[in-house]
Amino acid sequence: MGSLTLHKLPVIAFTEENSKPGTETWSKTCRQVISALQEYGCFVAAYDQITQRIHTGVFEALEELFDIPTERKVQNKSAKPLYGYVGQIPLIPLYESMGIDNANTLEGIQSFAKVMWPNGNDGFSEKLLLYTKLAAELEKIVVQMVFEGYGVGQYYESHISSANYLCRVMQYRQPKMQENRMGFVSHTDKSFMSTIHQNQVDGLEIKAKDGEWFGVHDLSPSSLVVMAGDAIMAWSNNRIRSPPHRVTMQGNEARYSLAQFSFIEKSMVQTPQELINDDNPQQYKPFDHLKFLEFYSKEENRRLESAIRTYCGV
Ligand SMILES: O=C(O)CCC(=O)C(=O)O
Ligand SMILES: [Fe+2]
Repeated sequence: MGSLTLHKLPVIAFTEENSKPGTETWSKTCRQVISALQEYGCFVAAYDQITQRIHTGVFEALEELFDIPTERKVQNKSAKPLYGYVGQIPLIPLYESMGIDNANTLEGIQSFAKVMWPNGNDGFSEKLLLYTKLAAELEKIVVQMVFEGYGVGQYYESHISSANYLCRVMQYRQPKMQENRMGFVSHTDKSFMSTIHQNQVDGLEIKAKDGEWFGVHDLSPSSLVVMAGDAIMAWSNNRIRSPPHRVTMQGNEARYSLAQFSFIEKSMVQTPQELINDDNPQQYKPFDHLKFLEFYSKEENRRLESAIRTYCGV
């Protein structure tokens, strides 16, 4: 399609050593994280805690889940906006997904599993939880690096204790002959941060600052794409960008992925005063993250150029 492959996401390794705050390798990783989030709004984390066994287990669990009849899958509902089942949408015919609230806890996964399998499904819950807990841990490491890197580490603990994790599990079915390969339309995430993990089928594409779209490839079983959402963009006073991204199916198999989103549910999202000055005047008013999601969930707000700017931009 004539696209030049000028762009490639940075790959950052997360090991036991560089994940410990205060060490030299930690500070170095911190700088890499901030530079990637400022440039691309995302990067590939090579996270050795996600083993081949965890990776295989989680996708076995997803295949079993998506095999359930649609009548049952649509029972995945939530009082929160955009937390439940999405599928059977003519505009995105390949796409189907469900949301697991409190995804990094056994209770969260079990209450989701109970709707899908009335007697529960311990195998499913165990396989999923191994992954979701680690994805949340990685998100926390990255968020701490961002806070410390911007010199506002004092706000990290209260921030992270307000975070909740929604894991959306997704299936993109294989396109039929001649069918459009579009899996999901361009959007920015409404989360604070997202961590994305996929089976062996590529499809994620990112829009770079220069407007060029490029694909994310060469992901290993322990790779996650860590992506900034609109909330961290606002928090950082536009230092970090939340990148437009979409899914275009590659290959001829179903693609499965998990996008785990952090939402700040127990306090307001607010730019630290330290990140506001004459050169960087305040760009966003403090906002309630779930109310922002509710705003975005309304049909008339879905196609705004920047929902966050319209919602709470100064
Ligand atoms: O499936 C993917 O890789 C990305 C999905 C996504 O962008 C989303 O759910 O927000
Ligand atoms: Fe997304």
